[in-house]
Amino acid sequence: MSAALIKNLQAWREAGWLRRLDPAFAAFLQELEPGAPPALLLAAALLSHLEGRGHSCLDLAHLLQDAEDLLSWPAEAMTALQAQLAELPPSLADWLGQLSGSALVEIRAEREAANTPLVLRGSRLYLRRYWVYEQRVARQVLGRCELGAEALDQTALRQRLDLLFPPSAVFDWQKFACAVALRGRFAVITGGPGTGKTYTAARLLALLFALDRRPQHLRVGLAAPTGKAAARLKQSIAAALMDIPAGFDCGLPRPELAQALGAARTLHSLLGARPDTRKLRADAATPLALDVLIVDEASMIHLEMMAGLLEALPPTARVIFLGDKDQLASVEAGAVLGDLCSEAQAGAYSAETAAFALATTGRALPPEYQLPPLLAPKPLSQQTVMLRESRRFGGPIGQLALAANRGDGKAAAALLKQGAADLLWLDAPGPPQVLQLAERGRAGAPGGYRVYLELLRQGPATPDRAGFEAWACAVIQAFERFRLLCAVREGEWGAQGLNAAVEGALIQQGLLSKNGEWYAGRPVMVTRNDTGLGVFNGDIGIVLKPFGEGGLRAFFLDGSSLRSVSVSRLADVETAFAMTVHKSQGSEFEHTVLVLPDKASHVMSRELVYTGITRARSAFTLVTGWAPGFAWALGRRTRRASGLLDLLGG
Ligand SMILES: Nc1ncnc2c1ncn2[C@@H]1O[C@H](COP(=O)(O)OP(=O)(O)OP(=O)(O)O)[C@@H](O)[C@H]1O
Repeated sequence: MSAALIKNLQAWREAGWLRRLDPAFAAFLQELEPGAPPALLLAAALLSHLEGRGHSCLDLAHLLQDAEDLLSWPAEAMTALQAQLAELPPSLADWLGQLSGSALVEIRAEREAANTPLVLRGSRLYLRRYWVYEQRVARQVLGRCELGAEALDQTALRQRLDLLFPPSAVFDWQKFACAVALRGRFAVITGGPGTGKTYTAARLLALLFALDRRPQHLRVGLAAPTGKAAARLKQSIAAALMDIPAGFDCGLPRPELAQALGAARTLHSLLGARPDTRKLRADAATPLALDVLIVDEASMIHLEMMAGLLEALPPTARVIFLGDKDQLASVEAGAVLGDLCSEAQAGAYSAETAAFALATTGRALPPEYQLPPLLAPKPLSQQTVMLRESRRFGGPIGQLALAANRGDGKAAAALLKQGAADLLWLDAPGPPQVLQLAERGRAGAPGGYRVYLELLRQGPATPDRAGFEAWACAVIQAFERFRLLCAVREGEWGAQGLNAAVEGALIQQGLLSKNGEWYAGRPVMVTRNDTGLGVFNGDIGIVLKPFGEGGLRAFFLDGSSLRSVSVSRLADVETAFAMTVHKSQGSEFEHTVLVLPDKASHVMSRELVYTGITRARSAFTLVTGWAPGFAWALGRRTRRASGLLDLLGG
């Protein structure tokens, strides 16, 4: 029966329902244990498949109760799976019994050094690696939360907080977030776009310097998962620091303070990730030389990275995560920020936290955010604050983002169709409509790639290096104002198909000329970190002929600083007229076009649509090849299986 099962798994791979790795993993386990029960082999293949879709584990109870909900496979695949399941034990207890009897599965020992490939906890089956990461993250988070309040002079803190956040009639969540981050070694500040996460982090930094006895020695790091997000964090923090009232004594002169923060780095570069190994240069034995670390865009941090990051921080260091819990999780396994923020909306604060809020902010925490007296407060929830008021996103895009985040497809569609210039719903029978939009944009909204291509054609205003650099910056900035985002990667509605089609259309219009893979004006996105070259996954640049001699180079803009890399050295890049929503995280564009395909796909979800919408600064266009797809996507929440929530609940 096992041989027949492996054969079936291979057929499912050929049909495109599984990856090559998935049946190979099941076959490998069968080689290790020829008598392994078929239920175990099927579970292993599905576990491997789900890991590729971002789950940390396979919940066998979910599989047996509602496989369709778990997998969202096409009908034909579901029929095949159900037929296979019908040949296996019907009850969860039997599955657990069979799996527990295998030497491939560890069920009890808490030892991380055991070497079974699989770990079973309750009804959750893990690849060992992910089980270990969850344990590490939970241990670190709880340990850091429980370090608790150091000797904090609440009166001194209150005085300073009042200077930074003038007393207001309502409870000030930003002020509270600063106080919470100051009382512990771990804090999460979550909130939608423009709710003032960076503004709060900058004031928190000012407070940390102000309250430190030796501010000149305070070692602060800024980091984010991508280069672009890191550059944006640095810029926003620098701007927000300038905004701090001149009378506030930060302990250091402002320019020195900005200098003390140094550059913002990608997490990969901060931790010393290397392409050929999973091992990070920074770890518990060689920790980061930091007292404070602020990490932005935390929704993009995957489980493995989070485990590595927390372990590389000295136990005494303070870490503050900023991010939007409702955005898409990382491409890799885990939904760590979502798990960390499970009670952020509700608050779930203890009486002790409420007393702390009153003492430090001067306002009582609204009672609806406090936990009823008989319930046990979770330590992590006491160190988590959600910012609730958007300062930038009041208009139609903000309303659309809120409706999408609630899953209200009707209200969201009505906003898109109401005729405001900022928003547009475009039904497209095929990609040609998208190509027209990509070239010319639309009335009432900035962009269309014609704008940057015309700048490209005009060339520098003056024939010197300064003229070239100003022009290169202007070309990149014009490109960055507009972007096509796709839900899927493959197919004519996906990023790959649209990239080729947009490129072809721009060539046909005489806006681009191409002879070979590399050409002036090609926008490229880096797909793999290369610390040697100084390029990181997600960096976007434009290929240009450099000033003076030499072949084509890709130019990247970090804030206001321009850097370039010879195209001959760039191995891992993709054309970037269209990119997936996943890859767009951490970026914003004046006009964002979200392209939904002409049929359902398991990647379409509320989080994907919300993330796409919140990439738009001033205009948003939805293009859909299948009109019901928008509401369908908003009705689907991404639920990634993980045991982290349970582990953090203690
Ligand atoms: N308390 C405040 N008073 C006045 N302006 C504020 C306040 N908080 C935030 N802002 C302003 O609102 C805007 C958005 O703030 P900020 O960039 O910090 O939000 P964010 O949550 O970090 O946004 P993003 O999601 O883009 O990272 C900024 O212009 C900031 O200066």
